[in-house]
Amino acid sequence: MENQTQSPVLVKLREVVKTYHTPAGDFPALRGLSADFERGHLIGVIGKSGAGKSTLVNMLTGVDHLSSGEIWVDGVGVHALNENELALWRGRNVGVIYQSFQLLPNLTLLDNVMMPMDLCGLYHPQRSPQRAMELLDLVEMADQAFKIPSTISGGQQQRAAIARALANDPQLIVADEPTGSLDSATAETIFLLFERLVAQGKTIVMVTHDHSLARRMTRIYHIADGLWIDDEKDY
Ligand SMILES: Nc1ncnc2c1ncn2[C@@H]1O[C@H](COP(=O)(O)OP(=O)(O)OP(=O)(O)O)[C@@H](O)[C@H]1O
Repeated sequence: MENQTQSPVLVKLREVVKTYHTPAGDFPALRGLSADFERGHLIGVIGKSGAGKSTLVNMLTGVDHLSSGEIWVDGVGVHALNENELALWRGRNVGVIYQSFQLLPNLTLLDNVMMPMDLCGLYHPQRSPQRAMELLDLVEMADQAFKIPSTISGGQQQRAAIARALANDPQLIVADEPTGSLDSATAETIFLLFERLVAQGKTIVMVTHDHSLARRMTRIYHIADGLWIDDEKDY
């Protein structure tokens, strides 16, 4: 049934706790994070190394389980899904962009972009290649569609990875240091692309240690030692 009263909040974090159990003892990486991430925003999570950013990404994308608390994405209680449900939910509802691009090396860019469609059982022999080409066009990579990743630049690989993240038209896009391995000019083009996607209504959560990006986020959270902190002066 059509959702006629869509909440402006896409992601709700409620007292999210993640404790890693190690031989040296328990380590609390996230210590009770609550937040409402609204639709159509570029949400920055900024913190230095070890603050808990990647741990939060793994919770948001359902790659790892919370120790306690709740994560709701578009009304789905992600914290309560089992492994199979999580895999299905993630494939259809979350696009993830990594610092290291993580394109499959032996596949063309077009095949890389179609991979999430295939994994989720959404592949269609006519529609999927057409859709993948449209997405590559969106990130200005259509003319490179039949190349393999090792023959193009890092910035171009990240563009293709962004197209792949959009493959199943996910509600939520999560980017983990997406510009971290790019030179500053290339990083700027990737960030401009994010701004364009958000202007088109996408919701992107971007984690980064790069303070200079903070003023360009439409919502900003600072994290330190697994907790939100008020602002940069405490960081
Ligand atoms: N699998 C794990 N087992 C034990 N401790 C972990 C594990 N993963 C992360 N940690 C610890 O949790 C804390 C948060 O790590 P996390 O990777 O989330 O930080 P981060 O902000 O992403 O850092 P970086 O910017 O360096 O990637 C760190 O102290 C880290 O050592």
